[in-house]
Amino acid sequence: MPKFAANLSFLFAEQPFPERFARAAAAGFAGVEYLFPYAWPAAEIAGWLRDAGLQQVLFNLPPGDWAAGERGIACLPGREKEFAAGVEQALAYAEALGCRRVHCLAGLRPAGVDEARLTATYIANLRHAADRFAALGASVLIEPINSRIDMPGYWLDDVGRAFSLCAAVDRDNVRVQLDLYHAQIIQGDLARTIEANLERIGHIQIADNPGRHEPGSGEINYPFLFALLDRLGYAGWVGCEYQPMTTTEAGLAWLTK
Ligand SMILES: O=C(O)C(=O)[C@@H](O)CO
Ligand SMILES: [Mg+2]
Repeated sequence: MPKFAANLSFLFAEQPFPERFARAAAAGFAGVEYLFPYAWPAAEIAGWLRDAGLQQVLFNLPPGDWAAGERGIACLPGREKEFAAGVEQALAYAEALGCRRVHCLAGLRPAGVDEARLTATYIANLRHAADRFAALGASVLIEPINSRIDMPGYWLDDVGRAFSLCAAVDRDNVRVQLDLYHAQIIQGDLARTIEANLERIGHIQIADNPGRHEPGSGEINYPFLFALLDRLGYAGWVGCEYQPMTTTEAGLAWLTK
């Protein structure tokens, strides 16, 4: 079986954030990920990780004004200075937390800006982030997210384009974060997509479809895909980014099966 990380923005959400670390460790997870660390001092989070014996696997770069509906700024012309400042903030957290992967949200498609300009801005910002994180030996990940159900208007909403943008950025430490829930909604054909692009996949996330609940609650054949990842020698993490149907612990039966 692959290595599973608990996404603390989704799992153990019955508890206040600081308490989720110990709950994840008690449930058998060795690693954790979550959307954003910035509301807490890095030293405090490092303490929660240390006390629980957990590895910090992933978090996101600052996304712009999340509360106002922004979902990243990497493709947005005119926001480059803010993007670069966010990279520096995330670098400090990654260093303090020993984290070697960050996800860079692309942003929502702005009205009236042509596609070539969005693509050029995105590639330039990603190169900047990749070069800064290379000093830490860390990877910058890009994730195709479905714009039909979960993130209407999201610019990077195509799996094939994520892999071709990853190639166009042309940095060894830029990889695709393949969230199999989003990929299933966007296009399906999950096994072939993994097999054809394995060397560009830096992280995997899971949830079943429909509903974004536990593996086994929907149409995706996760036992088949986990066996495929083992057979292909995938050495990365698999982040559990799903909404438990009842409680987190009750929903973890799929992990022990
Ligand atoms: O929504 C997802 O899927 C994610 O992985 C998030 O990091 C995007 O905000
Ligand atoms: Mg995801």
